[in-house]
Amino acid sequence: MESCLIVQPIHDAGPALLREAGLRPFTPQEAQPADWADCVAAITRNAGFTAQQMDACPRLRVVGVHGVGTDAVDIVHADRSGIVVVNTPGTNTLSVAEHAIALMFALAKRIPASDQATRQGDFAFKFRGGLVELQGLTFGIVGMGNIGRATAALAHALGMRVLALSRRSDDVGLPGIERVTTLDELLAASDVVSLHLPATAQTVGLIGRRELGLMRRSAFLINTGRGAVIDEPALIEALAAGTIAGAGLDVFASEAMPADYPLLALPNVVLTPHSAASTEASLRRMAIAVAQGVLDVVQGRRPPHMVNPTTWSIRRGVAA
Ligand SMILES: NC(=O)c1ccc[n+]([C@@H]2O[C@H](COP(=O)([O-])OP(=O)(O)OC[C@H]3O[C@@H](n4cnc5c(N)ncnc54)[C@H](O)[C@@H]3O)[C@@H](O)[C@H]2O)c1
Ligand SMILES: O=C(O)[C@H](O)COP(=O)(O)O
Repeated sequence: MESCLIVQPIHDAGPALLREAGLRPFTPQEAQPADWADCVAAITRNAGFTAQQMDACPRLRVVGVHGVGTDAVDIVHADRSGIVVVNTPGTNTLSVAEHAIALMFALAKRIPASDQATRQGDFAFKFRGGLVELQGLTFGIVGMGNIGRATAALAHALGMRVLALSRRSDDVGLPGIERVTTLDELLAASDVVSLHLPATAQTVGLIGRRELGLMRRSAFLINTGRGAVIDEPALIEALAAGTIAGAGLDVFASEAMPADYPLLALPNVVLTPHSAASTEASLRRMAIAVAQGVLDVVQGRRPPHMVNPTTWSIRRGVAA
């Protein structure tokens, strides 16, 4: 019986679908030698999938990415090895957009500090100020794909002015969203900057010391895209110096960080462990979609979302 490696835990609905279709799911922790020998598919999450992992499965035909970002998968090696890479865009859009807004609220209303004060009986907390009303403030979005657009709609519904930096290929065209043409313009004009970019050669390090210096001292930076988009040492410096007001981060340069990592000691950050997509509803959708995508390749159907369609066509041509 052919098998499918599940690199990181996913919602039970995914493995159930694989089993029904005759593909035996297994985890690296419980793997038997036969599992590797029979392995035709792998499903991974943010941990990605390396060339070495691909080579450990000699019959591998497909890597399924649970979610959108495929930056941690070695696509070049997959192409060389004839392995198709599928992902599940759209399945976590709403959860991540809500999470970006939640991080904004957590910063503006100082929810973590307020919670701590309340537990300590410090009701004088409210006399010390620092809470922010958001309606009427400007929300700037970088990356107007599925999640950027959904976040824009939520910010607009809150009565915020919404600016978007988008590529020509992303026709913003959403009611109430103003398009800006440069990142500098967006950074200078926004009270909240929300990043929704993939990690690519063009976006890694995009928000560095210079860009942070363009932001308002009162501004919050939110990142639910990929950690590598921000120069993290420069961000830590800006937060420590108070040249921006705060940051809400779900993604980091390295996940996880050591306990003494300076970011973790800053009072003006709200951090979540790459969990923006981890609602029950989103986990279920991602697991079902990735299992289905993997089965499509194994059973010879065209999957709806592929990172390397040429490899799929070549493989299909060979098989036909
Ligand atoms: N934190 C999480 O759990 C989580 C969950 C889902 C997605 N993500 C990350 O968020 C990213 C966005 O997800 P999505 O579903 O919106 O993907 P998407 O592909 O729909 O959107 C990405 C957008 O970024 C734009 N873009 C890319 N490079 C750009 C650049 N240099 N300048 C301006 N715009 C640029 C693209 O044109 C596209 O519109 C993913 O690639 C992934 O890395 C993180
Ligand atoms: O790119 C994505 O969709 C997210 O990073 C989701 O990651 P996860 O599958 O580990 O939740």
